[in-house]
Amino acid sequence: MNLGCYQTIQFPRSGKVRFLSSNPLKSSHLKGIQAGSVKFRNFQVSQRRKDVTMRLKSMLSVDSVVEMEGKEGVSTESKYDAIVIGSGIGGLVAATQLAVKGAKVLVCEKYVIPGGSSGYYQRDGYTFDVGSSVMFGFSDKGNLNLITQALSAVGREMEVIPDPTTVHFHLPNNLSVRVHREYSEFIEELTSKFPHEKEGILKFYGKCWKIFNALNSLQLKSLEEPIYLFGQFFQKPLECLTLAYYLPQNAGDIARKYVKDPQLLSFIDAECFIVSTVNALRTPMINAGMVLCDRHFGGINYPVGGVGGIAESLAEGLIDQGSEILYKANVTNIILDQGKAVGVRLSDGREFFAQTIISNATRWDTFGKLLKGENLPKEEENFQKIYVKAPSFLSIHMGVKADVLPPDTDCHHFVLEGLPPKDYEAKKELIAKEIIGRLEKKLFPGLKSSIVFKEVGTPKTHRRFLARDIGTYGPMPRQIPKGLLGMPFNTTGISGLYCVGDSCFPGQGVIAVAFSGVMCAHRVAADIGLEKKSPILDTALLRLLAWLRTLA
Ligand SMILES: NC(=O)c1ccc[n+]([C@@H]2O[C@H](COP(=O)([O-])OP(=O)(O)OC[C@H]3O[C@@H](n4cnc5c(N)ncnc54)[C@H](O)[C@@H]3O)[C@@H](O)[C@H]2O)c1
Ligand SMILES: CC(C)=CCC/C(C)=C/C=C/C(C)=C/C=C/C(C)=C/C=C/C=C(C)/C=C/C=C(C)/C=C/C=C(\C)CCC=C(C)C
Repeated sequence: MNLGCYQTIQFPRSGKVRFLSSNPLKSSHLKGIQAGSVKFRNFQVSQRRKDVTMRLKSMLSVDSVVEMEGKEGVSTESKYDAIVIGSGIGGLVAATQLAVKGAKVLVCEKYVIPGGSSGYYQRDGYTFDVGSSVMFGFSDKGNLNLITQALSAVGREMEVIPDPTTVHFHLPNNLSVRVHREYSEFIEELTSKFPHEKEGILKFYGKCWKIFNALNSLQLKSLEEPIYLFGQFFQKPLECLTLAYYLPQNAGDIARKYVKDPQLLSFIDAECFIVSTVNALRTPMINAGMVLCDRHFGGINYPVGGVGGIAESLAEGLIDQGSEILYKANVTNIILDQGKAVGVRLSDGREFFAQTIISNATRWDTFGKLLKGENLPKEEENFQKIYVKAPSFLSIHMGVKADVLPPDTDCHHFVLEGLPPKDYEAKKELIAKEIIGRLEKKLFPGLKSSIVFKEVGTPKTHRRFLARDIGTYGPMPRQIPKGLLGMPFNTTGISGLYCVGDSCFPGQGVIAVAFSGVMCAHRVAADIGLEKKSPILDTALLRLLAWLRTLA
């Protein structure tokens, strides 16, 4: 717990001219503009030490199955019920949920600590979050506090510090909007900037609440498990029909029904961009409803000690349950036996076998690298047709003197400015200098001279340390999607192989991958006999869902 003195600044900058000019953000008044965001925490820093940590992150546009099938002499005796490849939050939630249901699980993690994008690293006495920093689903109420629930399932709890604002937007034409924790304060601030759109604002965010309330009323489990799904339809028909109605819709279309002001629509784009890396027209309405309301319902809460503590607590909880986690365990192959996934092989040659294999690597890595040589299942072809890898990002982690940050500084800043295009890939130090310069000019005078530590991460860094193909931030739709309809769940075209994480329904985000973990554990538990299951209904539902996805 060294984080009484923890501060970060983050600058996601999908910004990049190429990103902005290659997606519909340009048609929504952001053309030629570079986007970035800044995040930092500031609690009692100067009391504990003189310096603070700062993290800047900026997105950059960047653009293998040894067949083990039926290998004779290989003992495929399963010691485990499930092997999970990777210990991101998606993998850890799936593993711990299965373990508490009585399964024996082995997690194989390539890196030296758990967490993936929700991990941390330490340098010069500072602790930096490597990625995740905006924690949805971490409150003490409702059904959507999935991070809190995942920890509590394995007897863990973390002290959290509420963020008074989720983000402070600094948009062109001097539009400054703070997203306050209190919904009424946020609406008051937004309507004060757009008084002529008060009704539209209330209607759009009102639809978000309708979705959030429906989601929050359900007990969240696998949507691929018919006994649960039909049970929820029976118990909460209106809520389920509401969700089914919004499933194929996107936030931008709904916003346009109520809002006409282009600057306000651009603001809603920025709201969606933060959580989906695409504009509102490409952001599923269910995801928008979830995040645009949870931040006011449960609020954004930051764990004391840093985000890395969540994964560490889950990993400890997993071991308490009698399951195992292996670090420096780089899975290079998923072993198939007569078309069924039965085990994994590590880069050092070790092999482990289980009844089921769950991959927390992205679907691109799972099917492109761990299953080399297999024909791509139809479902995966469909996924790759609809979704592409979101660009990676540039990150800057800095230690700065505390007095550069005013005491009431908001935690996250999103800055969108008109700047000339630059070549970021080739010149990361130059870019970092520019970003810091812009921050100094716009937000924190004296920033440059107060830096005592700085490290710049590029897409390559993220590829190496987060084990994500091209360092991708996650999947994003190639074109305008039909809401969440095309997003695959956890089962795959390979028997015994499941996927979990952000390339599964409902997509990017810690809370989203936690939900994917809960869904995956439920479906796997039913398949290995730890939950009720109906094979006939299963076949019918899985076929129906596969067909629905082809409509996306
Ligand atoms: N809220 C925020 O501020 C924020 C910021 C950044 C990222 N995130 C979210 O985090 C999400 C990612 O979570 P996730 O659970 O999908 O995955 P993840 O990428 O965080 O974790 C995957 C883990 O699998 C491991 N791995 C990959 N291939 C492996 C292999 N072959 N063998 C062994 N281990 C392997 C990686 O080392 C990593 O630890 C992203 O969608 C993103 O939205 C959130
Ligand atoms: C701010 C700044 C500056 C910076 C930034 C940072 C960051 C980057 C952050 C990020 C974040 C994120 C990404 C987030 C995200 C999140 C999300 C998206 C979430 C989501 C979630 C979702 C969910 C949970 C969903 C769910 C769903 C459901 C349950 C559904 C249901 C349905 C029904 C019932 C119907 C049925 C039908 C069929 C199946 C057909």
